[in-house]
Amino acid sequence: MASLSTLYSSSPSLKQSTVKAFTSPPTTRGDSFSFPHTSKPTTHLPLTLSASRSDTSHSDAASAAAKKELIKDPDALWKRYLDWLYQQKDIGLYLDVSRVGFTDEFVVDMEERFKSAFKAMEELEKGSIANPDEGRMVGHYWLRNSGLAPRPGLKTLIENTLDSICSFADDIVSGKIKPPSSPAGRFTQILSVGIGGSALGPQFVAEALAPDNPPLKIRFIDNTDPAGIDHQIAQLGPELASTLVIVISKSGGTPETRNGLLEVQKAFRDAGLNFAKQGVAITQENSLLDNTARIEGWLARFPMYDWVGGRTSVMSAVGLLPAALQGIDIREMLAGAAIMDEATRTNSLKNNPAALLAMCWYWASDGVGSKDMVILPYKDSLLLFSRYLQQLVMESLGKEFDLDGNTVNQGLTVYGNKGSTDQHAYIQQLREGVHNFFATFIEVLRDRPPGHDWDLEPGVTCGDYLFGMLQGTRSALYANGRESISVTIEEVTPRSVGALIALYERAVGLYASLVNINAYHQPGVEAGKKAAAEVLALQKRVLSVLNEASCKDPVEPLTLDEIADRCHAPEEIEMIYKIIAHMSANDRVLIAEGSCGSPRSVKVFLGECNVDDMYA
Ligand SMILES: O=P(O)(O)OC[C@H]1O[C@H](O)[C@H](O)[C@@H](O)[C@@H]1O
Repeated sequence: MASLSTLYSSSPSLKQSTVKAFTSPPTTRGDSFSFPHTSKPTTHLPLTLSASRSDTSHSDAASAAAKKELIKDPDALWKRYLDWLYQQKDIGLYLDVSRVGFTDEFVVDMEERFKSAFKAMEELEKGSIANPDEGRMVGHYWLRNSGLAPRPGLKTLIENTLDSICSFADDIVSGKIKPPSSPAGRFTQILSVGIGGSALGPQFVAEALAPDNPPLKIRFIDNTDPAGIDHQIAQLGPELASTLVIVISKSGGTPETRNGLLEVQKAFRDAGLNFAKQGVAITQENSLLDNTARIEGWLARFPMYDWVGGRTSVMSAVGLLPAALQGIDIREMLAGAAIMDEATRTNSLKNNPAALLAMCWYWASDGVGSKDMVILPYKDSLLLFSRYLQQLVMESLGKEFDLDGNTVNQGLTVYGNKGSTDQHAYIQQLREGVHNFFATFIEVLRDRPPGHDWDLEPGVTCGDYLFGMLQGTRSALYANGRESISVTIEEVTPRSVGALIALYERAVGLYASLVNINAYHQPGVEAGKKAAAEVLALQKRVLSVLNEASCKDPVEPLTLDEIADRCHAPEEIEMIYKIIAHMSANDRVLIAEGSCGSPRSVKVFLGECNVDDMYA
């Protein structure tokens, strides 16, 4: 059967009433046609919505009304599909934006914004300080085309790191490098310790591309949840002895990752194993983690760079080393990304899939994030794509200020899991409920490897159902005025996954320029880290107050008010109550018998005392 790209081999005649095997859309792509039913007064385009929400009430209604106007005529819809269909044949990736209602006028009005977005992106790739708030370059595109790096030293660094990743992974998989005391005589497991961009990329890639029986099976500790950590270590059991622990942290100081490391090192001690012989660090040079790994003599260390953000680090050692250890062809992943990078360098909007995505996002969410982005891959292996995009999109675009210092509270909310599964969960609301989203379908044409398929009923396979559910949902949503984008890949391969990642990295970057924000910093995250540190500091004060009281004879139980007063933090009494409730649930403080139960009257003392002392 011809592949999709063959079907697109030459331009179809739109006059054909029955398309035998339609081929590539009209090559003269400049002839965009005026969309029936969707022409509307240009004064009410969503563009005016980008200034601020308050200016949008009048045009909001008009643009919403315009958006509701559907193309009902099948011929017109088919023509729109063909006219706007983007295809990247080397990858086997197709982008259909025909079910997004942008108008001709809107496209024309966006041209100026795109001109500056393309220019900014060109400068970024040349090494400009594209992250002005942190004074950094943005270089994730150089990871898949080292020739783009603005300095020879960076080119060499990128190439040498890739080579060392490949040779290290080969040595581990072949057993040339083996754990010191493992019955298996080789590494069989990977335990990845990292969070955010130091986890989500490797998790997405593993779920999408790991073979059924990988040379090393990967699992993740991506949180500071002791029960979660215990669960992963318990599942490893004796295989801890053949586990390669990869600790990933660009900053080298993220608390959750540091806690995960300490917990895992304790598990190694308890098992009589030498962690350093099985530990690998992926972090910035001279970070706390890097220095720890160097001083303790860990098995290996791989660099992260300040010009690669966490959410765009999957094509660095962060994603490449775990992938290579699972037998995934990382050079194919890089190749797919490089091809997509080249495809998204063109300044021709209609021939730039990332620009088309950014334009659709802007149209659908009025350039202010007024609608959520629902990601619906109809493929189990792409389940984590939405979680990956949550960080890539929301940590990049969810910003309080624009580049001129205006308060914009920008963003695009991302959610979704997979189809058709989600049709049995929340698609009901998408179909009929509050219209606060636009959908993105990720379609994979290849259902099973050749020769593995069968008809579960005459002429119908399992994959046909999946295909039908996707197309049916897309039609049903559109019939009710709900817009959708469809990204189609022929199959899930390292090359197509690399391309998908690159497509969305570029789309986020272009969209950020359209709405004039810095996509490459994350000030809000620092605020969260600081607040967490303050809670822990208060807890330490509470513990020292309780410690002092519990050393008295007899032990002096304290009320919450007394604790807050002695912590010199009466205004923090609620947090103190929560701290004590959490410690009490973990047997670290005791609530005195007889307390009438209301938070105010709670009498508390440190867990090591016992109640008898209390009433001695
Ligand atoms: O890789 P690390 O330095 O440990 O950072 C892990 C994560 O921490 C923060 O949440 C940042 O906002 C993320 O972008 C980053 O991926």
